[in-house]
Amino acid sequence: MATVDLQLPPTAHGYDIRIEPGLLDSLGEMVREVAPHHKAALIVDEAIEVDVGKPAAKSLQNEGFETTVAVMTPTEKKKTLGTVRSLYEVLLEARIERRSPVIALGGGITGDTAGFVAASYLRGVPFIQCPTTLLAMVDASVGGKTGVNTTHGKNLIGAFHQPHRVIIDVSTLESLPERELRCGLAECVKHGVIRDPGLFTWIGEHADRILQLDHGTLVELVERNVRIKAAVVEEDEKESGVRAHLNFGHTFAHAIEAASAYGRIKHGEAVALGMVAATRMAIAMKICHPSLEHQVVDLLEALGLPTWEDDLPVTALLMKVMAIDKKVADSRIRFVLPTKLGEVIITSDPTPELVAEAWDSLRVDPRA
Ligand SMILES: NC(=O)c1ccc[n+]([C@@H]2O[C@H](COP(=O)([O-])OP(=O)(O)OC[C@H]3O[C@@H](n4cnc5c(N)ncnc54)[C@H](O)[C@@H]3O)[C@@H](O)[C@H]2O)c1
Ligand SMILES: O=C(O)C(=O)C[C@@H](O)[C@H](O)[C@H](O)COP(=O)(O)O
Ligand SMILES: [Zn+2]
Repeated sequence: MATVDLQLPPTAHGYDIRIEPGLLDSLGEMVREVAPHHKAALIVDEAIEVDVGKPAAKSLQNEGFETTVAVMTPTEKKKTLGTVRSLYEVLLEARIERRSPVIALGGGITGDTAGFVAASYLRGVPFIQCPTTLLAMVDASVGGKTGVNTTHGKNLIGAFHQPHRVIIDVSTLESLPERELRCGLAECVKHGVIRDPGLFTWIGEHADRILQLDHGTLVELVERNVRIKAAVVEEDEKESGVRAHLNFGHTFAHAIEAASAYGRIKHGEAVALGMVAATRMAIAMKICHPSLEHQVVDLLEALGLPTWEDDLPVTALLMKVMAIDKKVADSRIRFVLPTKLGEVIITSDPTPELVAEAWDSLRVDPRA
């Protein structure tokens, strides 16, 4: 089994991230080790309720947890305080207590929403992440960001609430639609650009094995990404500095998602578009060699991710929504821009004209 330890300062707690196919068979045991109690709440993604949720609930029951199951529909439109409120009701009805673990089983939407429930219910209960999408395995389940969307923007309401353990069973990816698998690869490319040129190259070389769901390759992919994310979170848990590097591409991505009313463009796809726009902006500012654009575009295209989109909301709307980004400081948008493969900086230098140009460039097929 691959294990990554994430260590936090003494006031917070560290935790381990376990990666292996078949790990959910011993879910009950692994939850008991870090959050022993006689009750548990399992919040499960409706897509996997029967095939993964039911055996998971059984495993918890076999380990002595009186288990309450809540099923959620994971869409960005429903990643809201309304859903959080209905989950509180389920937990209250079941008399879930302060020491009862809340377990998220699903993709990033389920994890972010259930995590915010765990952060706020009774002022915070133990939380376990069991991600079942590639995106949640390599990114969303690690690091303690939890929260929900508003019409103003993505993840604007939330809390940092670190999980007690992250349990990654890569065999759950067998039922994941290929489009979702590709979305997860967008966050992997992000990790390569911000920290690890070797990973960037490795992803391109192993794309076929990844898409064929070769277990060994998947474990290596997840472990390499989780190591990068854990190292950044250990350095800056609450995003007062370098953690913002994990937001590369997201200033654009979140604006696309919110301005299009959380419609047809998925988070991973929006991140792919956002990374292209941010890279172009860095090149226009002459802080990065022009060849990086081709490297990023070529890899994203090879992975079947979008690098342009002719049906984006109008630029004026995207710019307006972008101004509500959480990284805004003193009313200035802060961008994460690459300086070379493996390195990024945070800057508020881009002029509105440069930002608008980057948006407009996304409407044009780079191959045309
Ligand atoms: N907290 C963080 O650090 C962090 C990091 C990255 C992304 N996010 C958030 O994560 C969300 C995106 O997560 P996502 O891409 O996992 O999306 P998601 O949760 O919507 O899952 C994608 C789709 O896959 C389905 N699904 C999940 N597991 C499945 C399986 N094993 N088999 C078949 N279908 C399955 C879901 O029902 C859903 O339709 C966004 O809201 C984003 O903001 C959070
Ligand atoms: O963990 C982080 O920090 C990230 O930025 C990871 C991102 O992939 C993720 O989408 C995150 O939710 C974005 O953070 P936000 O604070 O802008 O919501
Ligand atoms: Zn993301």
